[in-house]
Amino acid sequence: MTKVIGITGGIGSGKSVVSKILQLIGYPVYSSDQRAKEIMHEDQKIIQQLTSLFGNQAYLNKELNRPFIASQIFQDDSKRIQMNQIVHPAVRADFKRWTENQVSHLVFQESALLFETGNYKAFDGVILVTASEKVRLERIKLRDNLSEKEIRGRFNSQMLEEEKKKLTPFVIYNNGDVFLVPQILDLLKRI
Ligand SMILES: CC(C)(COP(=O)(O)OP(=O)(O)OC[C@H]1O[C@@H](n2cnc3c(N)ncnc32)[C@H](O)[C@@H]1O)[C@@H](O)C(=O)NCCC(=O)NCCS
Ligand SMILES: Nc1ncnc2c1ncn2[C@@H]1O[C@H](COP(=O)(O)OP(=O)(O)OP(=O)(O)O)[C@@H](O)[C@H]1O
Repeated sequence: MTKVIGITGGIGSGKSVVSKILQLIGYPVYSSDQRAKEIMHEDQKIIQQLTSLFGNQAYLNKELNRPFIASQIFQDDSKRIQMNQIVHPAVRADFKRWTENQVSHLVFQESALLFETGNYKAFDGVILVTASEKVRLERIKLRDNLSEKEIRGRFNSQMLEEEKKKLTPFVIYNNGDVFLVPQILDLLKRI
């Protein structure tokens, strides 16, 4: 029976870095962000729904207009909720199909929103990657060249780290002052 573990955490916490380390060790990791984007480019029904939600600016030359959509959903909860209702069920179904095709006894799904959506209940365990808001703010400024206001818009659309810590015993501290690999290897023994 395949064990399915979630990897979650706030924007800039280091989910992708932890996921890459797990992949290097040899475990399959499903990236929700990446697959959500592929689905939003492939699924005609979703393209049509997003276009009616956001207007023709949702796609430019058939490419998802990510900065425009981000400007819409991170400053407007109702638009974000409506977008989530369109995209998340498709990602959930896609992840289920992906899991059925895996041979590993242990697989992972990386997703920023496992606690926010309640999806964490469907997993055998959830790893929370956590870092302070200050550290995450600096990382996202550097990585995505976003303003502090834009980044805080993303913070405000996610659960507080302190709340997430109450929902799982498996936490990786990633402020940069504690090595990641020993924490990951220790978790793999416990999970
Ligand atoms: C708004 C979009 C177009 C911005 O794309 P962009 O390439 O700039 O950012 P990316 O997709 O890498 O997301 C960066 C981070 O933003 C955060 N984030 C993204 N979507 C959401 C959301 N709906 N709610 C809260 N946080 C979110 C996550 O921490 C994510 O890791 C994109 O994030 C998106 O389509 N989001 C809605 C679909 C979704 O919820 N995806 C998350 C995985 S299912
Ligand atoms: N321990 C670390 N030391 C230095 N830089 C780090 C560390 N962890 C993550 N980073 C950097 O911080 C940025 C955010 O990390 P990462 O993309 O893994 O976060 P994430 O949780 O996947 O974010 P998102 O929610 O946007 O997908 C990246 O540029 C990454 O290289």
